[in-house]
Amino acid sequence: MIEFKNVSKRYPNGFEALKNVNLTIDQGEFVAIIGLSGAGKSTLIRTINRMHDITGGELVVDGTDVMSLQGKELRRFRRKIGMIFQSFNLITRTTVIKNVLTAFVPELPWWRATFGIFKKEEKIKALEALDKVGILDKAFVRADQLSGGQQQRVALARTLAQNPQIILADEPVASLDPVTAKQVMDDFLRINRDMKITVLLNIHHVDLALQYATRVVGIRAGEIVYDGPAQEVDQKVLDAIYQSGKEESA
Ligand SMILES: Nc1ncnc2c1ncn2[C@@H]1O[C@H](COP(=O)(O)OP(=O)(O)OP(=O)(O)O)[C@@H](O)[C@H]1O
Repeated sequence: MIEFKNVSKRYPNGFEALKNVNLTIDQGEFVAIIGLSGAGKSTLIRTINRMHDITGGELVVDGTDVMSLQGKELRRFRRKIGMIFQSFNLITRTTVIKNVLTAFVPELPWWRATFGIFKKEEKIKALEALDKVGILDKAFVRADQLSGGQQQRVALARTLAQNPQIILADEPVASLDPVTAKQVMDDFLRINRDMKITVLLNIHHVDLALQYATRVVGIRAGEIVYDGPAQEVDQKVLDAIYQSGKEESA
């Protein structure tokens, strides 16, 4: 369970990107966060794995006060949370399987990490993860020879190999064409349903958010202005989230 309790986030330049956010997400939910550019969507999801530190309130994940974590504990905590980016973040000049195997690097002794020596079980887990996203046949292809959609699937497989409880995705389909975007959203949905992994994603495509997520969180200028079922998002809700368009910027 992810719990935001009166959370605020003020960047070092003084800009308040999150204001008094209260939000509880249960294990296994599929939540889409929507809002204008600059509304605070990335900031919100990046506080969960401490890519950004909150500056007020409390953020609790599975009973752990996230801000209390340090060093080894923080690294162990981050292992439970997968992160997917718009730009895939792959090592493009190497094979797909090697990209997925990097998921194990934080747990390896230095000499195995340095020389890229992986055990049979790790290789099997990596191949299983590729199978889950339907690109097992690409395991030994160089990542830069894949399409954008396939590259995003490799990123998803790398995250799955980590065995996460939560996947955070920051605009995962923003650079994909509409057909490929749907295929990647289908992967997220399948992973969410089959593996009960919580999926929390930021997305600019409202139609995809409403089609795939069960719950939608609308954020505007750092505040939650809608939190409810996707089916109940109507024009009035969308106006509250998006209308009279200009967000404050830092
Ligand atoms: N490091 C930073 N320092 C200062 N202000 C920042 C920083 N990062 C983000 N901001 C500001 O915080 C606000 C929220 O940014 P954020 O990236 O969370 O928005 P977003 O809703 O994800 O936008 P987009 O859809 O364009 O990615 C913006 O006004 C942004 O300019």
